[in-house]
Amino acid sequence: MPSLEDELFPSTPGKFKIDRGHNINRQFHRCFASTSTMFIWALFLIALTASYLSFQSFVDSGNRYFTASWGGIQWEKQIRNSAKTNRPGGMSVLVTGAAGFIGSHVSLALKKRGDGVVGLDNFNNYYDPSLKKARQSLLHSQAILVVEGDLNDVKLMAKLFDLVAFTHVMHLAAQAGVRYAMENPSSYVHSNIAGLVTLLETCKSANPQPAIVWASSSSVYGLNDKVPFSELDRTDQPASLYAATKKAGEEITHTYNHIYGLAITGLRFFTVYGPWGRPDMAYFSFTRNILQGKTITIYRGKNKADLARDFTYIDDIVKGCLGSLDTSGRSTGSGGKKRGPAPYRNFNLGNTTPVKVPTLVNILEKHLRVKAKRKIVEMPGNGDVPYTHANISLARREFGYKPTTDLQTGLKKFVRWYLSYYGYNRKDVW
Ligand SMILES: O=C(O)[C@H]1O[C@H](OP(=O)(O)OP(=O)(O)OC[C@H]2O[C@@H](n3ccc(=O)[nH]c3=O)[C@H](O)[C@@H]2O)[C@H](O)[C@@H](O)[C@H]1O
Repeated sequence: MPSLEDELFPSTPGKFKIDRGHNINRQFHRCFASTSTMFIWALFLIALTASYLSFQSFVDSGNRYFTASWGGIQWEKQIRNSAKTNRPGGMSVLVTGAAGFIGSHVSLALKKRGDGVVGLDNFNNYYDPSLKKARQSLLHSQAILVVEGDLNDVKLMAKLFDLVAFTHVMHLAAQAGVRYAMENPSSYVHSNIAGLVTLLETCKSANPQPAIVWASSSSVYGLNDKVPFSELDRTDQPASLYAATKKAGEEITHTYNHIYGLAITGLRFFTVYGPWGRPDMAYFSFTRNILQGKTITIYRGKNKADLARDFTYIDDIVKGCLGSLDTSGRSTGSGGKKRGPAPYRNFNLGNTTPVKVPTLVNILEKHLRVKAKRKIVEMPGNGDVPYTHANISLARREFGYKPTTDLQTGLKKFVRWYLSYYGYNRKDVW
């Protein structure tokens, strides 16, 4: 086995081996033999120390710059103003993922009814960040501040709770997308697991503790084939890493409810669509490709069975989110100590009418007045499930959840938004 010295000074096979110890000693004596050489060495050391110190101060100022992007007196004032309620008994809600699709809609609805809202979003580039910035501007026009920061930034999270006694957290920030999980698995762990835990740690220590409503997913039903999906059905067979992180989120939130008395509600959203939606989702990318004359790929299941989804319109989801916040109950702990049991709930929020994917394309063709170029392929084994269908009786009983928008109507509204947002002249399309 080579010695440490051999590793540090590897010998070259076939070459003459020097006596290192002897040689180094001789060099040392030669170097420090005269005072002038020692003086030069001292100067060298001083220069080295000075450059190290200036490098440190550069690094420090870099850090200050980083934190300054969310700090300062002015910023704190904006946070407090944004969190102010405007109705008796109003809530102060921290909405994570506020520049996202569902987050922006929920934030606007809360503000509209007089609740205080502070948004948080990391503006990552999973899809076009300019769409997120446009949603942020929309929220800003309604006096809602969206802080640019990551859930995993412990200091930022603590600061937000120092500034505002949030009554509720609407946690919608997540790495979404079922199929992208095969491309970038760690992004799911970063946001859906680590970020969730950081948020829960912050909430558990807050005084008062907020109640938490968060985005789980219909994908937790995975390979379950008992339809419609009820909250009592098994959720231990996820078909994708995305689904697995959402299922893990349900277990993680349960432990925080159990140990710290946090009131927790998980919402299993069923394929949410609508204006200001997510460009990675099928209805959105189909629209873009149909308008650009590009071929769309439609997946098909076993035995040539069409895939179907319980597509749910955004306004119905917003009502479900607000209903959940209103009935969330209170967290019982404070400063990390549980004082009694707190509510722990999970609800399906779907539309209850599954529609086949080719039918979705027919509806888009009708609204866009453009024929789609279709390519039908076997569903790749990438985490997709063939069918989703929500049983919503629990949410109906708890807070009167009742979806009212069918896919025809919802897609019409989406297409209208899409054309105006991306600057299509209707004449270009029709
Ligand atoms: O309910 C959820 O919990 C999830 O809903 C959504 O997932 P999905 O239901 O998979 O929606 P989406 O991608 O629009 O695909 C719709 C259909 O089109 C099919 N599909 C898709 C792409 C394509 O190119 N072709 C195709 O046929 C595809 O096979 C599927 O049958 C959210 O993205 C996810 O973040 C999560 O919230």
